[in-house]
Amino acid sequence: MMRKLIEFKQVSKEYQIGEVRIKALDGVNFTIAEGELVVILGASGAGKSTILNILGGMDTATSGQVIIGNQDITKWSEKKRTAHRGENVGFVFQFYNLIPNLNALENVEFATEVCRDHLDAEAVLTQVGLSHRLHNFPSQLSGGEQQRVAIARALAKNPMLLLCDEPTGALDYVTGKAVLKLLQQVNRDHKTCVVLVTHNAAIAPIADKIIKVKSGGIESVTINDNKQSIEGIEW
Ligand SMILES: Nc1ncnc2c1ncn2[C@@H]1O[C@H](COP(=O)(O)OP(=O)(O)OP(=O)(O)O)[C@@H](O)[C@H]1O
Repeated sequence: MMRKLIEFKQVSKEYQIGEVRIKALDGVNFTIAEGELVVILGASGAGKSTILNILGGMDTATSGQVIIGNQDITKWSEKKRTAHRGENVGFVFQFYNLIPNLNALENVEFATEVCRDHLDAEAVLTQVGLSHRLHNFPSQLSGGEQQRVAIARALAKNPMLLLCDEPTGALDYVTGKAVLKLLQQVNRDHKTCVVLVTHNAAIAPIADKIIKVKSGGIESVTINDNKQSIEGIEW
């Protein structure tokens, strides 16, 4: 039995827009174990990104507890949350968010500058298959290559948690599959906990755990005993 890394306990999130209060999350409960690959599924507006943003310390819960390790991060100061984002969490987004005037190597190096236990930028870019693109700028890279730079940037921090929000949303089928394969390898080889938000229910079989989100709540949490490689899945 793997140790528990994350726990959401009765987590709610409300946004106030003028006179209107929007409940993005309403009493959400789940746990994630160390080294797990978790897929979060749900329709648009269900609350998937909100969960990811709270996990990563980019946003805070309105109520409830968010336990990471043995600490409740809802009690943390802004400064402590910023340190958590910098040290422990790698992010991969749909639109890569690379810095346009830095080349691939510099993009990765820039992100690791503030990290104590970071990995060598060139080595990580080589690991994601980009040793021949180190000095290319984002505009000189394909979408799939840019996403691999973004994954290298996240991995080079040597994070305990890799949060991916629709990482293949802007990629074609084959390239998207290659990116998912890379995330699967990272999870397997480095035991990095990977949380993957997607609309695509077809990729659920690659997960150890599938969390379905519906209208700000948890619809179901399923443990997958028959984890599959992305190569064997078609959609
Ligand atoms: N900063 C914000 N201010 C106000 N409302 C917000 C904010 N962020 C999210 N919401 C609302 O909270 C709800 C959940 O949004 P969230 O982005 O988490 O959904 P999602 O499941 O990630 O959707 P999608 O798949 O479309 O990205 C939505 O109703 C959304 O409009």
